[in-house]
Amino acid sequence: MKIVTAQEMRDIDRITTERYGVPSLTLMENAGRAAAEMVVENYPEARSIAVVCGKGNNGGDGFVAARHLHKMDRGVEVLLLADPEGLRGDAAEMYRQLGFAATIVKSEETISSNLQRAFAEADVILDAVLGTGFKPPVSPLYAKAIAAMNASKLPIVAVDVPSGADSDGMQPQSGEAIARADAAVTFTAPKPVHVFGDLVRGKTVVAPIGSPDEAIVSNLGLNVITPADYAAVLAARPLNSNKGMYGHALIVAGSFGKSGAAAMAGMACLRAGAGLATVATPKSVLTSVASYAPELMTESLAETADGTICEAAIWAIQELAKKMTVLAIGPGLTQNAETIQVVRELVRASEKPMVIDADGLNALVDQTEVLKDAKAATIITPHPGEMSRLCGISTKEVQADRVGIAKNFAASRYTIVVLKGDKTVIAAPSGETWINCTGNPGMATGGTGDVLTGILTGLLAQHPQDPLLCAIAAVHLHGMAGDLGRDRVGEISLIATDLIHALSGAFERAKKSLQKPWVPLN
Ligand SMILES: NC(=O)C1=CN([C@@H]2O[C@H](COP(=O)(O)OP(=O)(O)OC[C@H]3O[C@@H](n4cnc5c(N)ncnc54)[C@H](OP(=O)(O)O)[C@@H]3O)[C@@H](O)[C@H]2O)[C@@H](O)CC1
Ligand SMILES: [K+]
Repeated sequence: MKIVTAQEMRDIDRITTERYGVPSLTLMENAGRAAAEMVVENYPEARSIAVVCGKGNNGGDGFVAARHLHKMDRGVEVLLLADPEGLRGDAAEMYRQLGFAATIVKSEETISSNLQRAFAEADVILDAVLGTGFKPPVSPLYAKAIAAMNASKLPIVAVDVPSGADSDGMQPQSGEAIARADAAVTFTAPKPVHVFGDLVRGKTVVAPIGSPDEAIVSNLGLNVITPADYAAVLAARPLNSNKGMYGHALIVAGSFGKSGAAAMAGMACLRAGAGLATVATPKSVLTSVASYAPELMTESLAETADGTICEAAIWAIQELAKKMTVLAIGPGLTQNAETIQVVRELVRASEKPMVIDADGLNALVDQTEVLKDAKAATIITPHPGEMSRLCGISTKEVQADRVGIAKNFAASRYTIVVLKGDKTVIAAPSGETWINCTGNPGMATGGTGDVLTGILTGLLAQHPQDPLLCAIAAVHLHGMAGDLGRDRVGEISLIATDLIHALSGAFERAKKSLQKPWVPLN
C-alpha cells in the first residue's frame, strides 16, 4: 500500500471529488463513520466517549464520528475548541448535522478544567483536533487541549493523525505538543507519520473512504506492507496438491556450537509451506540438527577442524543444489576462512534463487560485486551491523538513512535488500521500496534472523519466480508471528522458536485481514 504525503492526500481527495464525482461530504461521512466504528471495535466496553474537535476538517470527521457513536447508543460529548461560527465548508455542514449540542471550549483560562471535567465522565477520547492540515507550532489553546488529553488516563483514538504530529515526518516524533495515541484510524492511505512516527502504541488502520485505486498516486516511492500486498502467498492450495508443487529448499547452515541456527531456519522454512526442506550442515552437527524435527531432511558436509563447512564441500553442495528449487546460505556458518570461500563460490555459481544471511553476508564483505554477477535472483537479509560492513560505513550511518542505503545497495548490486530492524526496509533493484510495521522489541533476541531466513526461503520455494513478493510476505508474517508470540509469552521472554510456533497464527491473521474493510498496518 502506498504511503502518501499530506499534500498528496489533499490532491487525492480533490481528484476523487472532481474526477470521480464522490462529494467531499461523502468522504468526510465515510471517514467519521470509520473512526466511530474503530472506537467501538477497539473499546467495546466503552459507554461514554469524549470527542475533541478542532475547527478544520479533522474536527469535521469528529462531528460525524460523534453522530455515529450517539446512534450506536454510546454517551457522547463533543468538545469544540472553536467558535461554531468560525467553522467552514464540510466541517460546518457536519456540525449542523450533529443533532445534539456540543460543548464549546475556546477560552485558554477554562479549557483545562472543562476538558478534565468531560474526561472524568468518559471511557475513551477521540482526538479530532488536528489532522493533515496542521502547521506548527500548535496554538496555545490547542496545546492546552493536547496536554489535557495526554494527562488523562483514558485511551485515545487518533482521527487520521495524532494531533500536533507532522504528517510527513520520516523520523520518530515525540513531545508534549503531540497527542499520545493508543490507536489511530487514517483514511485512504497512510501518511509517513503512521509508518515512521512511533506515536501510536496500539493498532493503526487505514479505512478506505471512497477514492478509487487509480486516484491514489504518490511521488514518495514508498509502500507499507499489508496482507493484501501478498495475497498470492496466502491463497488456498488446489485440492490435488502434492509436495513437488511447493518446492524443495536447500539451507546451507550451521557449525559446531551453532546447530540451532540451521535447525530453526529449516523448521521455519517448513512452517512457511515449502514442500521439502533439506539442511546441509557440517558432519559433526548433523545429528543435532536432524534430531530437532523429523520432518527436516539433512545432508552431511565435509568440515574444517573447527566444525565449519570446508572448501571440499563445495562440489557436494553444488550437486545437491541442482535438484533444489531455491537455496539459503548463512545461518550459523561462522567466519572461518574456508567457509567464507564456500559462500563466495556458491553465490557466484548458483543458478537457483538464493537467500543470503548472517555469515553468508559477512563472507561477501569487500566482495559485493559478486551479487551483481549472480546468475539468479538474490535476496540479502542484513541487520544494520551486517549492512554497515557490506557498505563500508558505520552502523550509525546506516540507521540514519535506512531507506536510502537499502535502495542504493539494491540498485547497484541488483539484489533485493531486506534491511532488518525496527521498520524493516525492503528495497528491490527496480527502486520499489517497502516498509514493514509488524514486529516488536521482544524480537531482539538470538535466532529471530534465522527464522526470517527460513520463512523467506520457504516462501521462495513456493514462488521462485517472485522473490520480491516473498520478501515482503516473509518480513510481514515474521513480524506478525513475533507479535503473536509476544502476546502469549510477553516481550521479555519471547524467543526465536516462539515465532516458529506462532507462524501458523500469523498466516491465519493475515488471511482474515483480507476480509476486513480496514487495512491494519501492524
Ligand atoms: N476532503 C478532505 O479534504 C477530507 C479530509 N479529511 C479530514 O480532514 C483533515 C484535514 O483537514 P484540514 O485540511 O481542514 O486540516 P486540519 O487537520 O483539520 O487542520 C486545519 C485546521 O487547524 C487549524 N490549524 C492549523 N495549524 C494549527 C496550529 N498550529 N494550531 C492551531 N490550529 C491550527 C487551521 O486553522 P487556520 O490555520 O486555517 O486558521 C484549520 O482550521 C484530515 O486530517 C482528515 O481528518 C477527511 O474527512 C476526508 C476528506
Ligand atoms: K487528530
